[in-house]
Amino acid sequence: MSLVEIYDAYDVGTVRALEERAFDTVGADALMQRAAHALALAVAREAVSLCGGVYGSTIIILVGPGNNGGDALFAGARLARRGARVTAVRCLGTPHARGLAALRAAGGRLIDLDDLGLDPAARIQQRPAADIVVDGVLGIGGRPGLPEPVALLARACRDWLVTTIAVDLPSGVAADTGAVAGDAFAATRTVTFGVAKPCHLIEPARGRCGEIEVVDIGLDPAPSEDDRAGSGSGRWLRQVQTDQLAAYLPYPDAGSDKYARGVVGIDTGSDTYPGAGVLSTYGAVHSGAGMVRYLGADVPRALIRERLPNVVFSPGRVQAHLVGSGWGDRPDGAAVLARLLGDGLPTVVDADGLGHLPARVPATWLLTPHAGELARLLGEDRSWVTEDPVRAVRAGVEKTGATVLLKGATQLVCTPDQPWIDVALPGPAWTAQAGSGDVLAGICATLLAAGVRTPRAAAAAASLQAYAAHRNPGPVPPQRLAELMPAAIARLQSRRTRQLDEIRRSEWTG
Ligand SMILES: NC(=O)C1=CN([C@@H]2O[C@H](COP(=O)(O)OP(=O)(O)OC[C@H]3O[C@@H](n4cnc5c(N)ncnc54)[C@H](O)[C@@H]3O)[C@@H](O)[C@H]2O)[C@@H](O)CC1
Ligand SMILES: Nc1ncnc2c1ncn2[C@@H]1O[C@H](COP(=O)(O)OP(=O)(O)O)[C@@H](O)[C@H]1O
Ligand SMILES: [K+]
Repeated sequence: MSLVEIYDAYDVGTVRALEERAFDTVGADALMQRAAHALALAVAREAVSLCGGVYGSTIIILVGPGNNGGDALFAGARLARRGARVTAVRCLGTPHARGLAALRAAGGRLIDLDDLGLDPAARIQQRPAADIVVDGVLGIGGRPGLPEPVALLARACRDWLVTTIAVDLPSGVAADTGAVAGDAFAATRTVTFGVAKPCHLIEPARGRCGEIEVVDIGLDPAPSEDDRAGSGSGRWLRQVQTDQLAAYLPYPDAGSDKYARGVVGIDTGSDTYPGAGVLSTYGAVHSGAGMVRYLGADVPRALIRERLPNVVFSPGRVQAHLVGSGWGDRPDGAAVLARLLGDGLPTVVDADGLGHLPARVPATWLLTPHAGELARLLGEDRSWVTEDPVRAVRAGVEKTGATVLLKGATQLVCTPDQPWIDVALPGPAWTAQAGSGDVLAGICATLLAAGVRTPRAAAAAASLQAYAAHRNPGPVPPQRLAELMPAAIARLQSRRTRQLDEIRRSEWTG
């Protein structure tokens, strides 16, 4: 998976509001023609790379009953005019009339799904006979899931690794939540219009999109508060970019001392689970803390003393706390958190600490649950969290008052009084292993101790771990990944220096 550089994503209701406004100014037909043009270009590029050109390539256009199919049919007409052999397949309902007329006028034809000869009883389907399949079955008007005959075709395309270009989104995924409850297409590339939608940023739907291309068709890329409010859910997600990550990290300068860089106080791990104490301390030390004080249990203390001689074990001044990872069943957990609340310092509460939270905590506190922990905190099933992680992370903030980093394949950061949710850079699935979360909690605490605002620290920490993992692919254990963090930070610092040079140069010449 590549690190996609998309920025904002909005829910379907907001996108509809943007489209309504564009209808008034640009007109619906023009919008569809722009969408079809961009889609045809993307398919043509693929045809050039697969077949050496558009002329003579074989393209199947899968069409449903809505405008998504309309986009696909108009794109098919453009490709047919360039000499592609284009066959539209009616998958659901009645195809877009003008789109179909345009395709036929350009020499394309329409067949029924049944005519493809897929056999529901066959163990292995035949390969759909096309160089490229365009998925125009369902777009933002689609309900999640696919009726069985279409699902069969989606599976055949996936099993045969047929190059598939999704129009707007892979049919079958849930646009607003990123859930993939039933069958869905798995695209090589998704061409989406105007702005990205949540399914382009949230797993598992994100993984079905392939490369994502957001094309400008004349929608306002910045919805107003009214546009968002009108949608009911008003979901607004912002994907962290590598450049932003480079800008968010704190870098020391000649005037820095250990206090300027930040002192982290850590009480994690237990004699039963000492590893969590070691790993969270590794995370803090290797992400650039000025000093780390380990104030937890005896067994982890001894292990840390052996491995990290720079860690201090006496209480004293700290600028951020980290608690909870590997606590197990800790009888004084609630008392520890109540005492920290009185301190007024930014505090990371991870894992077992989440079971001891005071009723309300400030937004400078950062909770770092995975889906199961957030479900427990909210008194819901885990599936309630995974089927709609945006809803869940918002509920976590509402219930506690804290900033919440929901961990997992997609990592979301939500904080009170900020209308959008940050989406961290996605990491490789190798990061999904015991101990990754402990290291991440340590990185969060280091950024907080350096004075980075809580939501920004959370988004940057999760993105930094993903960035480091991307640069060191494979089954790298979490302690080793922590040790690779300094090289990743150095690279990001160079990137930041180049960014600032460029800004200065453009100010000079501008
Ligand atoms: N509105 C606009 O301004 C633009 C829209 N565009 C395209 O239009 C799409 C949205 O079009 P529509 O609103 O027509 O919606 P869709 O094309 O997604 O289709 C909705 C239709 O499919 C049916 N349907 C939904 N889920 C189903 C399911 N699971 N099984 C069977 N039938 C199902 C619905 O009953 C409805 O008739 C966008 O995704 C985009 O591709 C583009 O043309 C760009 C401009
Ligand atoms: N599918 C995935 N792809 C990439 N990273 C993942 C995935 N699932 C989990 N992660 C990473 O693994 C970490 C796991 O955290 P957590 O479950 O708390 O582990 P632990 O508590 O054992 O340390 C998350 O922070 C995230 O960075
Ligand atoms: K589609």
